[in-house]
Amino acid sequence: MNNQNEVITASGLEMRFPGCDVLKGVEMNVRSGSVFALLGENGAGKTTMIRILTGFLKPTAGSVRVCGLDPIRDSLEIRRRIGYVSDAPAMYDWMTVGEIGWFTASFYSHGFVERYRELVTGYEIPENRKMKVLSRGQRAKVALSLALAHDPELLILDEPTSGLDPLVRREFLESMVDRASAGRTVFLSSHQISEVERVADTVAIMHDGKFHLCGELADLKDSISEVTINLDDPLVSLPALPSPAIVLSEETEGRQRRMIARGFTREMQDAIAARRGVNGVRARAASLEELFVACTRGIAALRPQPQDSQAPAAEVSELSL
Ligand SMILES: Nc1ncnc2c1ncn2[C@@H]1O[C@H](COP(=O)(O)OP(=O)(O)OP(=O)(O)O)[C@@H](O)[C@H]1O
Repeated sequence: MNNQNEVITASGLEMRFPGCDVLKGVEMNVRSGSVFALLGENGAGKTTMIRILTGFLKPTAGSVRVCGLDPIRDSLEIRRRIGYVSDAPAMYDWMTVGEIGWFTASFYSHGFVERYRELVTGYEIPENRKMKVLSRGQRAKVALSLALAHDPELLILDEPTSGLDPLVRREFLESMVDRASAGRTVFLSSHQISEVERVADTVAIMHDGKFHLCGELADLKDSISEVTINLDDPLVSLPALPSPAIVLSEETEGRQRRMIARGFTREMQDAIAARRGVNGVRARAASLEELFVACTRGIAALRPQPQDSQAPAAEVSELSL
């Protein structure tokens, strides 16, 4: 059932290429009026996901709805209603900046050209300049202007800030937050964790074809801690965390054991601190970068927790908030 507050819904989404299973059952709901950031390492499947949402790629299995429409069957209507900037926008190089605006306007309703001209002027790009002579950053700005000029209800951006200088980057990201406050939805993929942390309210971390963590950024940050335990001896064994707490990643370096854990409480901290061989326990909220590392690199380093037979390591990779 499609919830009216959800601009994108995906269920059991799979994408298999010959010799490469990219998506292995993705579940996703993107709320209207949010800035949703998809994070993942190179090759995680972010562009593949975006190509499915925009109707350029048919998934192998599963269902997906964008603005209540089917991206394959209703691809024209979806492209009219959303704005999309790919990670390598293809544009007609023989046209000028102004001409490409006029050309694109023919697909949209009245007012497109005026808004487009305002945007490129704001970015200080001369309208009579040929596309082929623009710098990478200027091309990115033209692509953004084309995607924004019809004020789409959903803006989908693949690596939106690559090629933009720091000032423009900052203004652009702030404008995404403003769009969300005005009830528009922004879905973006990124490697720039610090930027995502500043603008996104919902984050999904993709790894091995699935979303390992997906939720409101504030909730993720509240529920996930970095815990540092000082030990007398690196071999001191500690009990598994009681359910529903779960360790996302753990490492021991010298006499210090460090873990990223979900649902770690003050009581757990006190119980560990009281154990023989433990010299102190510190816990603090984990940063988004630490969450990202725990979900991508750290999962491989996850140790099995012998006393918690209900939560074997393999299940940790299915986390969803
Ligand atoms: N048409 C295709 N045929 C075969 N494999 C493909 C195809 N398209 C993508 N892939 C593979 O799917 C995987 C995911 O690619 P994708 O471009 O979605 O990753 P990404 O997360 O966007 O990466 P990056 O951050 O580097 O842009 C890669 O291993 C890629 O080689």
